[in-house]
Amino acid sequence: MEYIVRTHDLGKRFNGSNVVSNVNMNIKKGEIYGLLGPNGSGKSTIMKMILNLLKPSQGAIEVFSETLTNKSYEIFKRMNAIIEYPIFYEKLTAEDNLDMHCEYMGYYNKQDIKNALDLVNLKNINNKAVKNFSLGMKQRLGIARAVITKPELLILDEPVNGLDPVGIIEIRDLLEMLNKEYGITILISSHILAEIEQIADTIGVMNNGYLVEEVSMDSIRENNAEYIEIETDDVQKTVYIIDSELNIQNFKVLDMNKIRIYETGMSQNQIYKKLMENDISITSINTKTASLEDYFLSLIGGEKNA
Ligand SMILES: Nc1ncnc2c1ncn2[C@@H]1O[C@H](COP(=O)(O)OP(=O)(O)OP(=O)(O)O)[C@@H](O)[C@H]1O
Repeated sequence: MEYIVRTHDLGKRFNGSNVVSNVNMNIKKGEIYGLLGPNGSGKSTIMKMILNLLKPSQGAIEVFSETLTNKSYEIFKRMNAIIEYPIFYEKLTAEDNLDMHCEYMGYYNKQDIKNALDLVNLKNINNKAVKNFSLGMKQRLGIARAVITKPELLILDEPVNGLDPVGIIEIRDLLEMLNKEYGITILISSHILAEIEQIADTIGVMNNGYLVEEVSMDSIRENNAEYIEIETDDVQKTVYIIDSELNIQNFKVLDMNKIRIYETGMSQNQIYKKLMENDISITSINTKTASLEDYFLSLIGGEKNA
């Protein structure tokens, strides 16, 4: 497995208090990694340490398989970021802003500016000053600026904060496109689960400075699948019917009275009918979902919004 970022017991203290503690984070090449956690849980601080904007108090960070130091210039060139809101020269146009950025970065190619604007779908903005842009347009321009130097790793701190639902979907689509078509690995943070769950391949959950979970979305979906729960007086006979009559193997006997059936492709009603035909006395039968929200709330101790 190739990793773009790995942190090793990463920690940060401000004025004697730990805001990031013992974080071991693993971002794989080519994935979208969602860092989820309530405000103040340490997400921005981790991102700033990866970007060398803050010095770790403890531990180490490996990027592109090299340990970061202040002198890792070659590594810093391979990543880019938007931390907090992107700042622009408000009176200038989008193109002029990108122009100045390229000059500043010593990276200059007129065509790249046009490509970057096309890439984020900023069109018909010819002579518009940035001050007249909507928040969504500014975010797009920020992303254009971040990708113009063709980074392999893009770090985005709460990129959809303050956007309306349409703006959120647009940015999500844009990030997915950058990830899939250009192979850019993306680290994105949010305090809202819904903003992350649809886009991330892996989720890291922060709480009080600790990374309390790092898990692939696929395995979360598996573990949070729908199931049908049956309560009965005769578990043994029910199991027999489920197995031999309904041909369902994916079930679990929870206790003397309860069975859970997972992913059957069969409706609750079909199962119910079959059990009734076989004279099984059923106390209850229900379809349940262990919700993702509940799962995350359990990780972070019940706070709302992630
Ligand atoms: N420069 C600093 N000096 C002192 N404390 C700081 C500094 N930067 C951050 N903190 C504190 O560190 C903690 C973590 O902040 P951080 O910004 O990393 O959290 P976050 O998860 O990104 O939340 P948010 O979404 O609110 O930015 C907070 O309690 C914050 O007040």
